[in-house]
Amino acid sequence: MYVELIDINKSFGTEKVSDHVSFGIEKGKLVGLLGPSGGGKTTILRMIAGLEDPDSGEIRVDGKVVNQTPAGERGIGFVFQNYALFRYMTVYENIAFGLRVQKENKRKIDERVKYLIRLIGLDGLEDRYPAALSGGQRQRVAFARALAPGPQLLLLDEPFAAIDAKVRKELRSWLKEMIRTLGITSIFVTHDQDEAIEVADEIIIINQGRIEQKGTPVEIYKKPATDFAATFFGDGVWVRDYSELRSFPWVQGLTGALIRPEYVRISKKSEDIKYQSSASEGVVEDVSFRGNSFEIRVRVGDLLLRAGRGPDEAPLDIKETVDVFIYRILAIKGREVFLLENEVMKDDSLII
Ligand SMILES: Nc1ncnc2c1ncn2[C@@H]1O[C@H](COP(=O)(O)OP(=O)(O)OP(=O)(O)O)[C@@H](O)[C@H]1O
Repeated sequence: MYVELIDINKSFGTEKVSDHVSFGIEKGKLVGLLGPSGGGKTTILRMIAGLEDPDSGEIRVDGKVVNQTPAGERGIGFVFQNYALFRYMTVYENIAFGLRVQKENKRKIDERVKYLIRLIGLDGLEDRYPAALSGGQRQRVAFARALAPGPQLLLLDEPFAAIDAKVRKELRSWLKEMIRTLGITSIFVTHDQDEAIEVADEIIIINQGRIEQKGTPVEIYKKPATDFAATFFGDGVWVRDYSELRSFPWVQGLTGALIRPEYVRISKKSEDIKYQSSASEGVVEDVSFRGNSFEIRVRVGDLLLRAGRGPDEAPLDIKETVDVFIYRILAIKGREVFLLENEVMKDDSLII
């Protein structure tokens, strides 16, 4: 593992912001720390950077314990959400700043800065001041400035937060591509799950100072490890009582269940579908077009479920009575999560 946190604890006053945090990150990976505001993500980043000290536990970078290494000597690049560029310095000077501090020779600095300006696609803008750049361009400069001294690890704290939605999307794919090309191990903080899914090779979900789960976006979505990971990550309707849904085993002591839209199959009464006999009757309450699919809200008894439907399937009308078949549910018992499959799918003899 290139970066390792081993049993890190940290409190501010009586508030515990890192609670036995341990994880490892492989070299070259781009990892997202995802969680609600105040969950402790930034504090973890700051401890790795050396801007904050853990109360206990060990931080290792490239096999070396860095707890006692000052921030400036850890060889780590940092990008903040608010660019943090020097306003009175040009693009060129901003990028050169770290190298000048390191007292690199002038020719080397010039080569490196020009290379980085080309890399971030800002050729011709080297003499501009930050005020004359767009938000996206400023963030590219912040990125180049962090990369200039050649760090082996890059930390990004909500790097896209201050940028408007459209540019943010472009900047995300740009950053992902850039980090891939450079092969630099990177950790970024976000509270936006779409961003984490789109950008990260792996996601670490953090809540109330604890790690809830670490895995690829698909792993976390398909197999959430805790109740928090299940409800925080991905879509779904939370139900306390699923007894109205047919053919599901009843489990004692459940807290509730989560029904993801793709677990729900809606069909018109005129359509002939597999497992129809185990479908429940529902009424369509809302249909909204989502660009490449429809989102359907359908009521089954007391439950208001969500499902998707392809644009080429027969359209559904509001108030239409339909068949609703549910393949599986994510059952939650305390912090534990498990998949319950519809029983009719296990036993084909039940299919009529
Ligand atoms: N220097 C500090 N002194 C006191 N409390 C702090 C300090 N830094 C952070 N905190 C508190 O620690 C908790 C975790 O903060 P942190 O910034 O790590 O969370 P976060 O998950 O990054 O949240 P956000 O997305 O809002 O930045 C918060 O309650 C915050 O108020």
